[in-house]
Amino acid sequence: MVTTGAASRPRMIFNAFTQITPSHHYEGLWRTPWGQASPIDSMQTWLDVAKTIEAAKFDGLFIADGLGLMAPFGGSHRAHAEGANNFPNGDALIVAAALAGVTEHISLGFTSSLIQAHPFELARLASTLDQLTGGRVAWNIVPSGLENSFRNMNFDQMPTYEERYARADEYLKVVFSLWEGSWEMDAVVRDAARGIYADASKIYRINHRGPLYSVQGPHLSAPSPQRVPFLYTAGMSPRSLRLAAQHAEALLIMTRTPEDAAQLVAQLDALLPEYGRRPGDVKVIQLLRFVVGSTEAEAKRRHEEILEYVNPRGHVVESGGILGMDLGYYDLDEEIDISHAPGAKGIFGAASGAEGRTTATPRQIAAATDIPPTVGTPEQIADVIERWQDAGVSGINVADAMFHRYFTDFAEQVMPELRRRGMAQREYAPGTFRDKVFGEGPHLPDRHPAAAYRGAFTDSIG
Ligand SMILES: Cc1cc2nc3c(=O)[nH]c(=O)nc-3n(C[C@H](O)[C@H](O)[C@H](O)COP(=O)(O)O)c2cc1C
Repeated sequence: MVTTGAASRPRMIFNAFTQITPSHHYEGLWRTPWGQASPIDSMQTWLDVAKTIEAAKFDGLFIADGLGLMAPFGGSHRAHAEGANNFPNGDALIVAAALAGVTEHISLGFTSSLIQAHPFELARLASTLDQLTGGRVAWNIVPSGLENSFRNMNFDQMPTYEERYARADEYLKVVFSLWEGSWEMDAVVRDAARGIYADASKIYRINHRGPLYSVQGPHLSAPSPQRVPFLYTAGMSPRSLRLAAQHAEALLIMTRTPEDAAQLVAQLDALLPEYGRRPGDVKVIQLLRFVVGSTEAEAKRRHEEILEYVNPRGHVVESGGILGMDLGYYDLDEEIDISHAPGAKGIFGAASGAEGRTTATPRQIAAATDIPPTVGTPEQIADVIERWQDAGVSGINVADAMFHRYFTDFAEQVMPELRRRGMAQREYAPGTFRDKVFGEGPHLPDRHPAAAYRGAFTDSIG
């Protein structure tokens, strides 16, 4: 067992990764005693989670979100309702906002998809929360890949994969214009003696007219501490790596091995200069699950205890949902054509080492989306995290896949060991989340494409 000396390793980012749903990733978790005691629709649950992770010096809470049911299973959504797997699903931004006042340091990350809020509205929501939190907001830009999400949001059907990603161009142009271009940094004067709150000559309409959106502006929020929320994207396909290389500050991934992650990090770093950015400008954060025990035997026992509640069907349901295919009609080992699956591609791309794969069995599909938990002592878990760090991963999303009780275990048992090795922070650095992660100030650097909108507008409001 490796037990390195104190503070010998670079520090990593640790987020608690969750979703406002009773069984996140594993069907049946809502039935566990701790799932029963901490229902996801109770404010107390989220207050407890926030308190626990901030006391342990996690970097942030990240809340995933979706806008629809996953693909049916066996022709219906009965399995989704019974297992409460990603359904029901509450709004991530509301919970992030609710925790703003009871936290001081952690970043509050939320997913909002490109078909969710109108970009004018998303810009104002994020700016308001960034103001209230002193610059701790992070936004996960996702295209959405669920048929039902699109049918819930005015579409007759889900657009093609490429069309879904292409929506990012105009959406981000609008929000970046509002955040970076609509108000000059010193537009807010707050001069009580002269009776001038803001200088109208430094506030601009953006007059955006595009195929999807028309936004006159100005941005209704004054510049917030970060101006632009910290930007996450998520995914592992070549297309999602391009989205990350162009816009993200951190990419959320779910690869199966450190070797797969190292490949993605290298591909991402190679793409960044194409967008005028530098290798390292996008941190890569790997999702992992953990079951901790003070001894290996205890950890294994706890894992077995959990597995008693987990319905293995749930993983086939969920992975079919991600792929956009109903896997309920096939035997587990039946080879099926996945070449036209309308949903995610990344799980069968670089992540699985099977790029271009056209067939798979439901069992293989389920395995490709499942990251088996690391089960062990705090030292064993820290050793595993070291391997991910050595692969070039900058942070870990500690998944709640074993429900929130495992945030407490990780916070109390694993974080001290990580701190001892220098991998987790001892104190929170001052400043915004962006300051904490990059240490280069609260705003996006000039080489980020959003910076191009600074000073880009001239139609002032006064
Ligand atoms: C760690 C991780 C977190 C994600 N979180 C969300 C989310 O909260 N909401 C969502 O709609 N999609 C989420 N996604 C899905 C991605 O945004 C993307 O749609 C998916 O990976 C399929 O795209 P790809 O095949 O191009 O990689 C997540 C993906 C990963 C790997």
